[in-house]
Amino acid sequence: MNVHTRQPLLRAHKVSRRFGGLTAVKDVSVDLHHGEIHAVIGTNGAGKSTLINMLSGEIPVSDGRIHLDGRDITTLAQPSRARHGVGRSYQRTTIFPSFSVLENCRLSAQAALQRPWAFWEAADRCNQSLAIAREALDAAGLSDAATAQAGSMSHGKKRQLEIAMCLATRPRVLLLDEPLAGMGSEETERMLSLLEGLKKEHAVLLVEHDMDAVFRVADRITVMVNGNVIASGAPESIRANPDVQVAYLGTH
Ligand SMILES: Nc1ncnc2c1ncn2[C@@H]1O[C@H](COP(=O)(O)OP(=O)(O)OP(=O)(O)O)[C@@H](O)[C@H]1O
Repeated sequence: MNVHTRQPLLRAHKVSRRFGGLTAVKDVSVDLHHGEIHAVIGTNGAGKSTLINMLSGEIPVSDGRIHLDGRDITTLAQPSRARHGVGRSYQRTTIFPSFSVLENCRLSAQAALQRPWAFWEAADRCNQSLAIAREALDAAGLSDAATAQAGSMSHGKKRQLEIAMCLATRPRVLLLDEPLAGMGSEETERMLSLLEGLKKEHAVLLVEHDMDAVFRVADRITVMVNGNVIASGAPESIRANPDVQVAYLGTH
């Protein structure tokens, strides 16, 4: 059992999001702690991506507050949140296929370091972003593929590259949207051990449909149905929760 004495790194308190008449997310609270993977699971359309989009700042909340390290970031836009250490990966592929793996990472690092007004820093920033990119590739297990053309890699390696690109922005919080989608079993294993390693240095939110994987790596699981949280807790308690079994896990 995890007993948290420290405040969460990222905290969403009763966040809601309405799209016209539809409430996609309603009064959802989640805490992300350094050293933990917090998985958010739920059926299609439950509101998981909308929740991630609110945490990353891509869309504003309709209600509720979001705190990073105790500071209220609810009204900060995505680029600003990224600079404060909130990183995310996407369901869709965001890489430049004709560039090398290292170059893709370097561009992410450079964008995160960007201070357009400080033109005198340009050369220094270039060296710095290259060093950060190499570190990120190393952390994502892609050092050997640095010179490969990104578009020619397997689906699994491309997903690893997306994580590396996110790491190159030097986040403290990682918001990962379905990192296992479309992966074979070997690729899944590689990604799961990568996630286990990443949680040592980050607070991780994992939205994922692969239940076996979720129950293996998550320290905490929040279950959403129709925009609402129906349960949140340690994996054992979620597996045993009758409401979750009826609403979501089915025969599990
Ligand atoms: N920009 C939008 N405008 C209108 N409705 C939206 C918008 N984004 C999401 N929705 C609706 O909000 C609800 C939640 O969608 P969301 O994508 O967050 O679910 P999800 O749990 O991530 O689903 P999936 O597992 O299929 O990715 C859905 O009914 C969806 O149609």
